[in-house]
Amino acid sequence: MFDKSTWIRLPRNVVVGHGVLDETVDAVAELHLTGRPLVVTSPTPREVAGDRVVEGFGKEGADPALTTVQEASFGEVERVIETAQAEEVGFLIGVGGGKVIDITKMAADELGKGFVSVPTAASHDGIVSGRGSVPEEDTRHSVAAEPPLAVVADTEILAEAPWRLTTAGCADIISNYTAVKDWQLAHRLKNVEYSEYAGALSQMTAEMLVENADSVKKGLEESAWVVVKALVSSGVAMSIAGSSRPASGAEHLFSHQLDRLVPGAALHGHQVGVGSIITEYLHSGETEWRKIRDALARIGAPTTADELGIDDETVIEALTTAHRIRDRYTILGDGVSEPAAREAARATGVI
Ligand SMILES: NC(=O)C1=CN([C@@H]2O[C@H](COP(=O)(O)OP(=O)(O)OC[C@H]3O[C@@H](n4cnc5c(N)ncnc54)[C@H](OP(=O)(O)O)[C@@H]3O)[C@@H](O)[C@H]2O)C=CC1
Ligand SMILES: O=C(CO)COP(=O)(O)O
Ligand SMILES: [Zn+2]
Repeated sequence: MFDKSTWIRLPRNVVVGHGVLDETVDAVAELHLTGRPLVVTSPTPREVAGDRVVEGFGKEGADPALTTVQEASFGEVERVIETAQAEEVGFLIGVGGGKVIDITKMAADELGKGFVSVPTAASHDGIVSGRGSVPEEDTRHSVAAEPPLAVVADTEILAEAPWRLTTAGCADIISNYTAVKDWQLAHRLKNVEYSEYAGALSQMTAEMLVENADSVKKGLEESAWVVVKALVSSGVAMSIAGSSRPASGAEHLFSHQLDRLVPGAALHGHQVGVGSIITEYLHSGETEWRKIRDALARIGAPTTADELGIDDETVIEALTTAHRIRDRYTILGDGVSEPAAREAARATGVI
């Protein structure tokens, strides 16, 4: 008997475009949520979008509550949960970068309430996924969390966010190339379940972004459009897979390890981009890694340890220990030796 079942949890409304922030109320109305909203934001996103969202709901008589988070921590997730309970809200809206979106997503998951994502930065694919990550002592990678019921991505706001956040989002997508290769490898060697649909979608998303790299330029609002579409597509691939596998392989392990060794040194997307150059080299040797490096360079993302602002020895340490991060088989296998890590990082010009 065939007794397999799967849940693919996707956003119902994805609204992308110039000025769509003011359509947040309409996008939410369509979801038939009940109760008042809790808008979760952080200082800068509040100024650029949070207050406007609160005002929009206020005009509709929805009596929104507002809370501002400062840092990515479980303490803040707890505080948002307590606020949501005290204010007796019906659903949560995260307005901000990855930190705010993930705190809101994880609080909503714990509360069993709906969650809407209003990103103010296109910095990684967590803004549309059902994966949440808040740094903890030993865990940096994402865990399953409440996926957004709707995503409202205003390209006018995203285009005005610091450019490095957008290039980080691009690099997070480009890293899908190696993530899919790692997933296929794990399928072949360890019988890990592989989804052809999710793998193909993730790979195609990276290819399309690279093909459209010329539209990704500082000061061009179209860049935000191109990147958000790719982030949505990557998020859908993760939803189909039911894990972050299509978008997270060894390059992500490397980045998570850097986050432990040198917290806050560089953006997630930038780290996984550089990681992807190295892991592509480990996968296929001489040529393919150049395509990844060139794609990153074209959009202005870092391609070297220097550009990340991380010293060479830390890169080597992260590479040789990244396999321990989680139970996820990748090209790093049961560990890359130090000479091999040094050779890969040198051959690709990362160090
Ligand atoms: N779920 C997932 O799959 C993933 C989750 N993450 C998580 O995401 C977080 C990192 O996300 P990231 O977006 O890089 O970082 P932040 O959310 O911290 O945003 C980066 C900075 O940009 C500011 N900012 C946000 N939007 C704007 C804007 N429109 N204009 C000007 N400044 C703005 C923020 O201000 P302020 O300081 O006021 O907030 C912050 O200082 C981490 O907590 C990490 O754990 C990372 C990767 C994957
Ligand atoms: O960043 C992600 C995908 O781009 C999530 O991956 P992790 O599960 O490795 O945190
Ligand atoms: Zn990522």
